[in-house]
Amino acid sequence: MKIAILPGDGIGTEIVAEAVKVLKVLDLPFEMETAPVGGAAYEAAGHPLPESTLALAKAADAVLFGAVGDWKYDTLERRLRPEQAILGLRRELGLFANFRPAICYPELTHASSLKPELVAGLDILIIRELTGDIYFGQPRGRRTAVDGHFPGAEEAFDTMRYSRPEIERIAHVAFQAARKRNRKVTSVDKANVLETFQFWKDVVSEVHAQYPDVELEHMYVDNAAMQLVKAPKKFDVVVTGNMFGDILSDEAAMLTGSIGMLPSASLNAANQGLYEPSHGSAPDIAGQGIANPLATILSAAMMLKFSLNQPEAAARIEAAVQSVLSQGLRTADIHSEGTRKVSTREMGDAVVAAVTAGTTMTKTIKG
Ligand SMILES: NC(=O)C1=CN([C@@H]2O[C@H](COP(=O)(O)OP(=O)(O)OC[C@H]3O[C@@H](n4cnc5c(N)ncnc54)[C@H](O)[C@@H]3O)[C@@H](O)[C@H]2O)C=CC1
Ligand SMILES: CC(C)CC(=O)C(=O)O
Ligand SMILES: [Mg+2]
Repeated sequence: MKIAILPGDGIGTEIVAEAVKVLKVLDLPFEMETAPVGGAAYEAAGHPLPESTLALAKAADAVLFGAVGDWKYDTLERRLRPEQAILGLRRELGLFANFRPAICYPELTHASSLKPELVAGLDILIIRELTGDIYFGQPRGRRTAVDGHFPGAEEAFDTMRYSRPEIERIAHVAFQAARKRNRKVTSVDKANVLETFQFWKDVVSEVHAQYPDVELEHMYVDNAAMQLVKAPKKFDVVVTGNMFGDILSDEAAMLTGSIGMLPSASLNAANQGLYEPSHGSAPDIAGQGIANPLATILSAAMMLKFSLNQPEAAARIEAAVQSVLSQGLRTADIHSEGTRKVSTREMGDAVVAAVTAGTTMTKTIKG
């Protein structure tokens, strides 16, 4: 099993180091190879996604990714910015289906941004389309406006677009995931304003005809943002486009206690996957040894389950995470009175110890 390890920038290196430690104690025949990506690769090779890094990712059975980016690159031309590395990997590997499970562990109901009773038992799955929408649509650029409110003024534009096959395939992913869960899909759109998302809604409804056993509801994204904090447990699977999914998943992270708790899997049609925490490189806390590594460790568990066919090993990691939380260990982002504040490394060490000791799983990522 070949795993490409791409730590990236900022806390990326800190959290991936902990996940690699956990993978190593599983005693499975992994071949892990590390390569630079993002700002680190720009510094080393003049490009955020060097050919050699892309080739390594393509040849691997799975990619474990940290995060990329730093404010210091904001003035670089767009094609050289660190974020282009993750966008490029998603495009080049065809990783169109992004799974972001938001699970509130029983020990973290008080760390959530919502009242404990609103999040106790929360287990929802956001499925974000990852290679289309306004993040990839062409044309884009800057020009002189020929119409609009200020003809003759400098303007910038991006293109929001989705094709029928792109919507169909992500809709199938969502309905199939719902079949392994509670058989309810909420498709989030902005069909009242955007043609792209009226089309999205129409196509999702058509695909739904093949899944009569799954309930489908449509919801506008502004309402979805509100319902997520009002009654999050009413959702099961949420399927949406690239930009809405990006935003709603950060919001959902706070229901679980922290963005440092939200793992992700990005899959292509061949089930090859890239696994990364849902957060970024967190330049504000990088280098301090305080980042929460659990989202990355849980992403490694998703990798074992979805791409490497090692469900038992994945369950061992999930059980170990549950165990360290019930031991009262907390990084700063999820720390509260009565629990023990630990560093990134101490949290990783505790997960390693729990994996080694073997604990009983109580919570698993489904779908
Ligand atoms: N997939 C990727 O590589 C992503 C990269 N980015 C990039 O990351 C950089 C920073 O972006 P931000 O908007 O600040 O988002 P961010 O997700 O890096 O950070 C947002 C806030 O969450 C905190 N945070 C994030 N991860 C944490 C963790 N594991 N433990 C504890 N606290 C954590 C940060 O300290 C910060 O206060 C930018 O360059 C952005 O483009 C952002 C999102 C995803
Ligand atoms: C470069 C961004 C699209 C990354 C991001 O915010 C995400 O994937 O959540
Ligand atoms: Mg994001």
